[in-house]
Amino acid sequence: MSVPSATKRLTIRDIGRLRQRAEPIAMLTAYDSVMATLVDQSGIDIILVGDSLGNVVLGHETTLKVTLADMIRHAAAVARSTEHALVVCDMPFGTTTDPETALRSAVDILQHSGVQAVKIEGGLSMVPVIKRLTDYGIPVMAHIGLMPQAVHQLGGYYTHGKAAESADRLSREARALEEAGAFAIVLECIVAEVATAITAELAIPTIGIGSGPGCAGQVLVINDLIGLNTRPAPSFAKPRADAAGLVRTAVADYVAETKASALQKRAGAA
Ligand SMILES: Nc1nc(=O)c2c([nH]1)NC[C@@H]1CN(c3ccc(C(=O)N[C@@H](CCC(=O)O)C(=O)O)cc3)CN21
Ligand SMILES: CC(C)C(=O)C(=O)O
Ligand SMILES: [Mg+2]
Repeated sequence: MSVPSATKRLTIRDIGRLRQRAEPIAMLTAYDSVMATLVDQSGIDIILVGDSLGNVVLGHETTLKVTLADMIRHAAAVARSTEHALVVCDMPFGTTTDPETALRSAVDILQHSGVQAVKIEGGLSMVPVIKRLTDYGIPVMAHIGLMPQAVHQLGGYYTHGKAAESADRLSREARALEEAGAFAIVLECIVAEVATAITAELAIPTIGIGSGPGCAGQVLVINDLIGLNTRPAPSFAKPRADAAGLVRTAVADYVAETKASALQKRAGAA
C-alpha cells in the first residue's frame, strides 16, 4: 500500500474516491504551460485541455475546426507542466466517428501528449466508442447536454432538459455512459434539478458547467474564471478577476512610456 503524498498525481481512482466521500471535485481548463503550472499549483483536482482551445486560444468561431494535432500539441504542454492534477484531453470533432477511429486517436493523444484520460462528447451513440476505449485501458470522461461539437445540429447554445422527455433522455444517456465504463461525466448546460437527479442516480461523479450546484464537481473555462476574454463569456461563468483589464492597462502604459521616452531622446540629441 502506498501512502498518499502531496506531490503524487491524482488518478481516476482518486477522483472516484472523492465522489464516494461526497467531496466536491474542482476542474478547470488550461491550454499552455504557464497557465497549467499556475492552475496545478493552486490545488485543482482535474485539468481539462478542452477543445474550447479553438475559441479561446486559436480564434475560431466554433470547436469544429480544432484538429487532433492541435489538441496533442497543447495537451503535451499542459501534461509536462503539471504534477498534481489529473489531466484530461478533449477528443476533437471527427475523431470519435467509430470505435476504431476513436481508439487510434485516443492512443495518439496518450502516447504523444502524456495526459491520463480523454473526454468524449455524445450520448447513446458513444456507448460503443467508450466501451472500446475503456476495454483497452484508456480512461474516458463522458460529456452530455450542450455539446458544442454538435452546434450546427442543435442550432445554438442553450440549456437542455427543460422538457420531461429531454430530461428522461439525458438521465438514460448518463446511466448508459456509466455502464459503458466512463469514470466521470460532464453535464453542460442542463437544468439544475435534472443535473442533481442524474448525480444521485450515478456512482461516477458528474462534473457540471452551467448545470447548477447539485453536481459532484464543477468545471469552467479558465479564461472565463479570470476575465481573460475579448468575446462575451457564457452567463453562468462569473469572472473572479479582470485579466483582460490588467493586460490592456499594462500594454497601454508601456506604449505611452515608450513613445514618451523616444520623444525625449530625440529632443535631447538635437
Ligand atoms: N469561453 C468559453 N467558455 C465556454 O464555456 C465554452 C467555450 N468558450 N467554447 C466552447 C464551449 C461553448 N460553450 C458555451 C457557449 C455558449 C453558451 C451560452 O451562450 N449559453 C447561454 C445559455 C442560454 C440558454 O440557457 O438558453 C448563456 O447565456 O450563458 C454556453 C456554453 C461552453 N464552452
Ligand atoms: C467546457 C468544457 C467542459 C469543455 O468541453 C471545453 O472546455 O472544451
Ligand atoms: Mg470541449
